[in-house]
Order: sequence, then structure tokens, then C-alpha cells
Amino acid sequence: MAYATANLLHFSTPRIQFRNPYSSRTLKIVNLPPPSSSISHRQQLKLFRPNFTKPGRKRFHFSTEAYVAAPASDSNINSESKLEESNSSSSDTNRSPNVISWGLIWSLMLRHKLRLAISIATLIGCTTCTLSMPIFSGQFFEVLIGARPEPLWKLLSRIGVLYIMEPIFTICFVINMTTIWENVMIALRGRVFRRILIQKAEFFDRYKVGELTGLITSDLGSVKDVVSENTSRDRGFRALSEVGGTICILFALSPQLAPLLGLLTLSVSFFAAIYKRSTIPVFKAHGKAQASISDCASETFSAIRTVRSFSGEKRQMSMFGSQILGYQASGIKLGTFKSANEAVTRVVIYISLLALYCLGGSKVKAGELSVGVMASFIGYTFTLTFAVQGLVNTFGDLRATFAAVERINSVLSGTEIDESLAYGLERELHKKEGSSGNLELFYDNDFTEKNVALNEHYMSALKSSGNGCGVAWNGDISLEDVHFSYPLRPDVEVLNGINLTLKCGTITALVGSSGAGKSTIVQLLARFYEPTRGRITVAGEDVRTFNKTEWARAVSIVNQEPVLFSVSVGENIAYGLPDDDVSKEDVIKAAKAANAHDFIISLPQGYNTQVGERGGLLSGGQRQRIAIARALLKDAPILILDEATSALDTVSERLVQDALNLLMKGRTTLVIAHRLSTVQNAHQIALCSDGKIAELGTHFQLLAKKNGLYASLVGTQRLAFE
Ligand SMILES: Nc1ncnc2c1ncn2[C@@H]1O[C@H](COP(=O)(O)OP(=O)(O)OP(=O)(O)O)[C@@H](O)[C@H]1O
Repeated sequence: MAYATANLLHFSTPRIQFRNPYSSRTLKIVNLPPPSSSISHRQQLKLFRPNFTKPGRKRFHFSTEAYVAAPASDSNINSESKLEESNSSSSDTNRSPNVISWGLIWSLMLRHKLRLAISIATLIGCTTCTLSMPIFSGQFFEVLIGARPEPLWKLLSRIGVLYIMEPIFTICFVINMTTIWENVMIALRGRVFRRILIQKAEFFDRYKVGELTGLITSDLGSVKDVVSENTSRDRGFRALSEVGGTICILFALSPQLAPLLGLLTLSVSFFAAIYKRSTIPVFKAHGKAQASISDCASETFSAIRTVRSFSGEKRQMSMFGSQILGYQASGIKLGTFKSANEAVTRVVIYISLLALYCLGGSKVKAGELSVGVMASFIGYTFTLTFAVQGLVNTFGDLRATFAAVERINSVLSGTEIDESLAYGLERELHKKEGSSGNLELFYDNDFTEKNVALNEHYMSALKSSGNGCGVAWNGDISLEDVHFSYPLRPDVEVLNGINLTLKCGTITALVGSSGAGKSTIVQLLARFYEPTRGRITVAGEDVRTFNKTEWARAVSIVNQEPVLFSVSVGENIAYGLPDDDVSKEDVIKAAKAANAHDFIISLPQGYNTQVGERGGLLSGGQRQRIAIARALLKDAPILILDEATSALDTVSERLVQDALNLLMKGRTTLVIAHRLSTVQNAHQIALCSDGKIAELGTHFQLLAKKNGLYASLVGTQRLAFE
């Protein structure tokens, strides 16, 4: 683990302004003072921590990078704060730009100029072959009736060449278009995933997991389909070029008959346009109904034990039933619209064909038109018929794609990006440049190319305030007059003026009744949210001067329900350092320190045993110890234990408590516990009530307070125990 020591930090303190390329908001960083330069305390503390080396061996390395989502908020920061946010713009201008735009898609396509050129050339080639066929059909009839003095074999050999060239051009066109589009899609998927990752925490409060995964799977899926389903004959660009080419040829062959077919095309387009307008809401409703099905299913399966324990299967079935009925209804509505359009298109085309037979036939009879041209006309009518129908289908696909892009943009542009996380991540990605091909998919080229100067400006401002981890090893953490309301409930002030100092290397316990705001304080310390007023400092530095990826390294959280990934035990422990190649020895060392090694080696595949979804194949105590091993490996200076042992039985609790005692050594620790017996030995106990720290002191100091809240809580718990 690399640490930047505080005395190596360089501090430039001018007032700096920068613009966030994702929003029009202007941010200012002002007067950044230097943090403490001492490193001696941290060096002492290192003696108590397991020494995890960082060898190059690649044992438990995640191929996909994952990041702690630690979003910021649009906080109003008090006048003493070093970081000011000047948000002069209206709320509308704070919206982040569309994640997918047609300009972006075009620029992504332009990265494949050669393939594009080949696609255009082969499209012209296959369209020319297709459009030449009716002319040759006409000539064929003229040769047969002797109206054309040309040997039949010569004509047939030219037709043969057309028949060979057309599939060759088609193959080249389809292969190149598919390759280009797959490349565009991978870039879009990377951008959408990245944009979701860097949203603020309230975004994840607002949207359900199913809705977000739906953006990446079904919505981006229909963007993909618009090309992959439209490269065949009579669809997409081929249909478009055939319609255009056919109309030109018809006018060249017979200016009298051509307007009839023009009318036909116009009629079809008119009906297609009406169809397009009327079905946009139907498409949207269908997409929404699909998302709620997957939402309902994933919620049911992820809470299967709760469902079972309440015999909730019938209720879940009824909920799922109503979702699929809704989906079925919208699907039928959609199908009705589609079929009505098909029928209308066909009727319009048949009427036009009939008119052509009558008019063209009479002209041939009157000697104004040759049989060959009439035969060609009939051929072109069919070409046009299929091409126009194909175009209508393509319009349908395009409409679904527009709806999908609109849905993606409306979800991802309506909210604000967590700037601090976004910049930190950008920096990390570029540090990792070259080390992993996968990460290149997530580079934001707009960001790096157009905004590189501003971006660097911002980053240098952040860098000047130092390394969050290094500073946190040496300094106290202070919450100074912290006020906070959750963004989704701005009217309810959960914290109103919290003042609390967590002394470096000591244990602070946070107790209080349910709903008092304890977990909210944890969320602020982890910077999942930022205070709406007041500030949190480390060694006197406002934590907002560290980018969030940096800050995430400084804080470890072990809570009651640790989340494990559905990979092996070893990989879960190695996730403590997700960006590093962690050796198996280090993983084992961490597991031993967390009292987890013995149970891990008794598992069927030891460290390679899969833990199941969210660690469901392990017991609560085992999951807890793996989480502790992961935190030990992370080796962060700030440790938060949020009811870490409350769900365990006595034996597990002892094992976990021993591991926690080791983990807490030398770290600035905040322990939240309802069972007051577990926090008696803390260096200080803070009692949180109504969003404030009502009492602060050691266990005995607080007990000694007459009519004290802590003393009465202890009394109540003792009574409950007796
Ligand atoms: N994401 C959220 N959005 C809106 N309100 C929230 C959110 N999370 C918590 N709250 C509200 O904030 C208040 C404080 O909650 P918090 O979880 O901090 O309490 P707590 O002291 O940790 O309670 P407990 O001991 O029961 O865990 C509660 O009224 C809760 O309803």
C-alpha cells in the first residue's frame, strides 16, 4: 500500500476556480492551509498493524474494477469552509449533459473511417446490383420476344455476375457495419456504466437497481438492435438507398408513370409517420413494464428468505402476476399498432400496384411504353414495396432506440454527478493507463481531450491538499457544527449541529436511540453524502479537499450486514485492495488476523470456495470475519464499526470481537452499538439525540451524570437484561 507522507505534500494556496465539465456549476477552492506535517504517530501505529506486503504475484486480482460509491452533494458550505461552491446557475443548468448524443455516436463511428468507407462502398455496390436486376429482367423479356437484338447468353452472363457480386457486397457491408456498431456499443456501455457509478448517493436512493440495470441491458440492447437488425436487405440503409435509387430510375424510365409510385411512397411514409407519433408512448410503457418485471423478480429473489419466513410466496406471485399482466397488455397494444401499420402499408401498396397495372398496361397497349420497361416497372414496384416496408420497420426500430436513448438520458442527466468522485476516478483511470485494457473502455474522451486543462487545474488543487490517507493517520477527525438533511427529504434535518472530535488512534463510541442519526454520521464520515452545513475535518483539513477515491482509501466500514461479492472467499478478502494484485500470502495473513483462517480452510475449496450471492453460503459470523479480514488488508486509518457484532451469537461474537480488537489497534475508530456493554471500554462515548451530541465522556463520567440520558439508557438495558 502506498502512502504519501504528510510532510511531502506541497501546498499552493491561491484562490482557484474551476468548471466542472459535466455541469455548468463553478466551484471554488480557496485558501488551502497545510496539514500537520508530522508522520511519527503513524510510524508508531504501523507497529500494531499487520504488515501486508505488495508483491507482484497475481492471485486474487479482480478483472473488473469496482469503486466505493462515495458521492458528494450540492452542499451549502459555511463561510469558514475552505471549499466553496458557487452555484449561481439555475437548477436547470446543473443538469449533467446527455450521456448519449447523436454527435457522440457519430464521433465514435468516425473512429472507424476505413470500415465506414468500405461499408459505404459495399452499400453502393449491393444497392446497384439490386437496382440493376429489374432492368435486366425487362431486357430478358425483350430478348425473349425478339424486341432486343442481343444474344441470350450474353445477357444471362451479365445477370450471373450481378448474382455473384450482390452477396459478396452484402457480406462485406454487414460485417463492417456490425463491427463498427459493436465498437460503438462497447463505448456507450462503458460510458453509461461509468456515469451511473459516479452519481451522487441520492441517485441510488431514488432509482431501483432493476431500473438501473434495465438501462444497461434492455435500453442499450435496443440501441444495439437498431443497426444489428437493420443491416439485412430491405432494412435500414439498404432500404433507404433502394427507395431513393428506385424512384430516380423510375423517373428516368418513364416520367409519366413515376409520379404514381412517388405517390405510393408518400402515402406509406404518411401512414408510417402517424404510426410513429402514436406509438412512442406505447413503446415507453412497454419498456417500463419490462423494467418493473425484472425489478419485482430481483427484489423477490434477493429477499427470498424474508418471503419464505412470512409465507409471502402468494403475495409475490400476485405482484409478479400483475406486472406480467401489465407487460402483456402493453405488448398486445404494441402488437396491435404494429399489425395495423403493416395492414395499412400493404393496402396502400396493393392499391398503388393495381393503379400501375391499369395505367402501365394501357400505355403498353397504346405503344407508348415498351414491354421491357413495363416489366422493369413491375420489378421496381416490388423492390419499392419491400424497401418501403423495410424502412417503416426501421423507423419502428429507430423509434424504440430514440425512446431508449431518451430514457437513459432522462435518468442520467436529471441528476448531478459527484464531481469529487468523478475527478478522483478520472485520475485513477489515467494512473492505471496501460495496465489494464478493460479500463480503456471507461475513458471519457470528452473529459480528457476537451477539458484536460480545467481538469488538471482541479486535480492540482486537490493534490495540493495532500493524501487523505496519510493525513488521516496523524490527525483527529472533527465534525464541526454539522447539519444534514437527506437530499430526498430536504425538509427534515437529521443532524442539526453535531460537534464531535474523534481523537487520532482512539475509540469513540456513538450511542443513542434508534433514528437519532448515528448511521447518518457514518455516511457523512464515509462521504456518501456531504454536510448541508458545517464541515468535517481531518487534521484541520476539510475532507472535501480530498477527492473521494482518495478518501475512500482512508475509511474502512464494517457493519452488521457486510456485503460480500459472489466470488471466492480469497477474492472477497483481496477486495480490500481492489486496484492491487494481492498475493495469497497477504490474504491468508489477513484471514488469520481476523480469526477466519481456520473456518476458511475447512470449507470445501478453502480460499477458492465461492461464497454465493451476497455471501449467502456463509454464516453471519463467517461473513463478518471475512469483512474484517478485508478491512485489515485495506489498512485504512479510520475505522467505522456500525453494529458490527450485534447479530452474532456469543461464540461468534467473541471470535469477531478478538478480530475487531486487532483491527481497531492504532486506528481512529468510531463504534456504533445499541448494546452499551460493548462500548464501555471506548476512550469516549458520545450520546446522539435529536441530531445533536447530547452527552460526551467516558462510560464512568456519563454514568455519574445525574438524570443523564446515557445513565438512563444503561439503566433501561440493565433492567431489560434482568
Ligand atoms: N437515505 C435516506 N433518505 C432519507 N432519510 C433517511 C435516509 N436514511 C436514513 N434516513 C432518516 O434519517 C434519520 C436518522 O437515521 P439513522 O439511520 O442515521 O438513525 P440511527 O441512529 O442510525 O438509527 P438506528 O440505530 O436505528 O440504526 C431517520 O429518521 C431515518 O428515517
